[in-house]
Amino acid sequence: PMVQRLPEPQDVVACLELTAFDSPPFYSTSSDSFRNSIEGYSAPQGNYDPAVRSLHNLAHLFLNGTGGQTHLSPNDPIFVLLHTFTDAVFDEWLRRHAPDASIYPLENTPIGHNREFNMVPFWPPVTNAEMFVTAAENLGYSYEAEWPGRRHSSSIVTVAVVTALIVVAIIFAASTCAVRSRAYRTEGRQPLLGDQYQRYDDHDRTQSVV
Ligand SMILES: O=C1C=c2cc(C(=O)O)[nH]c2=CC1=O
Repeated sequence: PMVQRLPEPQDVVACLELTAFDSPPFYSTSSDSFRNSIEGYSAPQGNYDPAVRSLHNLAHLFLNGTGGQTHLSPNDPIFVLLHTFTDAVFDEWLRRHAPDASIYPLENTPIGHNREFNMVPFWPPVTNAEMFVTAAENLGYSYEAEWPGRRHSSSIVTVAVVTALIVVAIIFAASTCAVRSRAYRTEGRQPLLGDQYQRYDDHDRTQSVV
């Protein structure tokens, strides 16, 4: 492999959280662009860094050989799996963030990529906008995928546990105070001398209730 690691589930989680489909210059140098992150020229979180390869690109680099060279990679059978999965991530992103094609850039994209331009080399002609749609409702296929949830960092878990302990301590202290004050009020209403009282017998040094 040209690289020693593959994309992680958390990388998919991160790119699915990006809200913008693309950003100027609509190129491999774009930041905060879902399109550039899933393609793998920017970090899954969206920041562009020329040293970064992620998601789709990182998988190609890991394949190396036939699967690692742009003009040959469709000859590697794994190409279909990689690109189908990439399309499944795109479909999930469309579901979450794109009610329609109005967020797809209308102009100033690289040649052929404006919203209403035809996608080359497909025939009959089909525009980018026509393919910027969810698969199940518009294209006649759907994906069965379980998307990983966001992993909570250990500091968030620590804060949650400490907060829960503090809440339990406050509830315990409040209920103890309530019980005590109730007992105090009940005791305070008792007569000093009732019809029963304790008698101490000096003679045989015993105590009895009378
Ligand atoms: O076949 C491909 C090979 C690629 C290598 C990179 C890279 O980021 O260096 N990207 C690729 C895309 C391909 O489709």
